[in-house]
Amino acid sequence: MRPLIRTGCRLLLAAYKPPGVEAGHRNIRVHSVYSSASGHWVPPSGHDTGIRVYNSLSKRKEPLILQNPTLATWYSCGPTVYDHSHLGHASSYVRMDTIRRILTKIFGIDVVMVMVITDIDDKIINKSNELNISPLALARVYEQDFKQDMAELKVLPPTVYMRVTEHIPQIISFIQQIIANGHAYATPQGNVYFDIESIGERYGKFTGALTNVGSESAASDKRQIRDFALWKSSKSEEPFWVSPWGKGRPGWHIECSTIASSVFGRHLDIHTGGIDLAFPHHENEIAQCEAYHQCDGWGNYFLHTGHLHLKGNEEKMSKSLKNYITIKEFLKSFSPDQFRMFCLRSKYGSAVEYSKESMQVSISTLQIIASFIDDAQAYVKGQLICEPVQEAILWESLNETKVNVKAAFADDFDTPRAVGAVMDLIHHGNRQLKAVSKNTSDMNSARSTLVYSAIISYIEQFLDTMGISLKHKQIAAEDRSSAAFINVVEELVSFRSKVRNYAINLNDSVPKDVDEGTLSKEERELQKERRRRILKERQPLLQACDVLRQNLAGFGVNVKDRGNTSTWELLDHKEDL
Ligand SMILES: Nc1ncnc2c1ncn2[C@@H]1O[C@H](COP(=O)(O)OP(=O)(O)OP(=O)(O)O)[C@@H](O)[C@H]1O
Ligand SMILES: [Zn+2]
Repeated sequence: MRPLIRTGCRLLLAAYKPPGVEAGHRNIRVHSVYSSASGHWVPPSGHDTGIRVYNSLSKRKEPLILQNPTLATWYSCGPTVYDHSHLGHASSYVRMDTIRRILTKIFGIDVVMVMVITDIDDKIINKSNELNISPLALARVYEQDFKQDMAELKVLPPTVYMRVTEHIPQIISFIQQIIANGHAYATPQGNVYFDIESIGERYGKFTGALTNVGSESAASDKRQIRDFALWKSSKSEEPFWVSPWGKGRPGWHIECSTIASSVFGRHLDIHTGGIDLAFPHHENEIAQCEAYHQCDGWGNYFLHTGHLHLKGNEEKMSKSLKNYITIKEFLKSFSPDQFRMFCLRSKYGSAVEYSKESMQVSISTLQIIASFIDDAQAYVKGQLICEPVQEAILWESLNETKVNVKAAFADDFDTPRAVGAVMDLIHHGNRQLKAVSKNTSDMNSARSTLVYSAIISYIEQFLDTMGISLKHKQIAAEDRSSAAFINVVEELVSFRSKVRNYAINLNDSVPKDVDEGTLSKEERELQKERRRRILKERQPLLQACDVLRQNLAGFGVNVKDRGNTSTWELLDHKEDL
């Protein structure tokens, strides 16, 4: 028989109290919030960051005010770990990761982030039954799998991951306090329910009104259909923990309220999750926290990511609906940077449609950026020759871009607008670089190396903030990353360059078309013969250079010829190979 999970939590029940919280203490000073009297969200007191965010609580953009000017407390709902993560999860966590990076790197706000791992729930139990393994073992496998996927996508790990099964004593204690405060009740069947009526009009922040949505079946032992479970008595064969109400396990929503309160106490700046979590999950989290802390409003800002769905399919990508692409499958064809660019191209709160075509746009965007950086670097190094550039215009464009990007980020983290501003800068920079002069004497004319270096540096910094690294991508692909491989390619490209230059110089010495009138017949024949010989000699060398270039592309090496110089880089997109 499958081993059941048990913890002896009885002893710990009375001891637990979240930091900064006097459990059961009334008249705690209200700092933020959602006033039940007015039914409106009231800005918290604190420090205005100058950023405006769309707050799902007020359903509009609000100034982001933090309790601490340089620190944001952030609770993120995490995954339910019973299967591989899919692109829907990826988009939600990458979009939130981008916001976190913007807060830290652009606005100098450190983030303390707690993320829960839901490692016990109905779906986990069902899957473990199918596979005949313990739910905990199953959860550990997929938790590790999720963390690996996030690392691949360069999502920064939270400050702490916290597992539900490691916080059962705290959860029980939290429920006891809610009962003591008069907002929950236990039934003879060993269940505990939240009493929605006890908080009156305060319920319904996300729905705007009380609804008859119940998460349990109508035939249950609840007082009201819409009351929801804090503790569920366990059926036979299910994992259970011993509690004051008998053997059972926590309901879904209580884990987040308890774990968030156990770290942040009563005050939380930011709470995030996908839009599907707004109701009932976040609604119920708030109800529980308000009931526990005896406060009016918990969690100052709720930010929700829009859903990712497949093109032509209106439903969200979901494990349950079986319309998903796993992150692992996706990464066989595309790179993490390409996915991150895909995420940047829409606002975090909007729904996003996934298709190969939309990925293609992201790939092209990255290629334009990479190619510009490549050309700008070649220009700075003196390998790319241009007409003199209009430096003042470029400086102005760079400064404007910096201002526009920051303004876009301050406006509810508007990443598509920020990317647009950077692409405009690239457009300006490219327009001047493209003016390649045929006249080699321009080589000696003044080059605007400083402004191009500054642009390169800014764009790289921007990409780095977005979690995209063109350099990183170039050495990321497993087999192509070794130092030996890089050295061999360097040698090959340098040898090819010498051969190519030799062939081109032969070309220079090809006699021009023979002027019939100036040469004797013999001289003309000699001249023609010499021309034929040189062309014949040159042809196979240039052909061999072309073949080598094509073959190297097959290994993911992109060789570019610029005049007498050849440069190379590793291709990123595996489908380019
Ligand atoms: N298609 C999607 N698009 C955007 N976010 C999603 C999508 N699917 C899940 N999420 C978000 O991912 C996070 C983790 O979700 P969770 O593990 O609970 O998955 P789930 O919603 O149960 O998945 P599924 O619906 O696939 O069973 C949540 O914040 C959820 O809102
Ligand atoms: Zn949650």
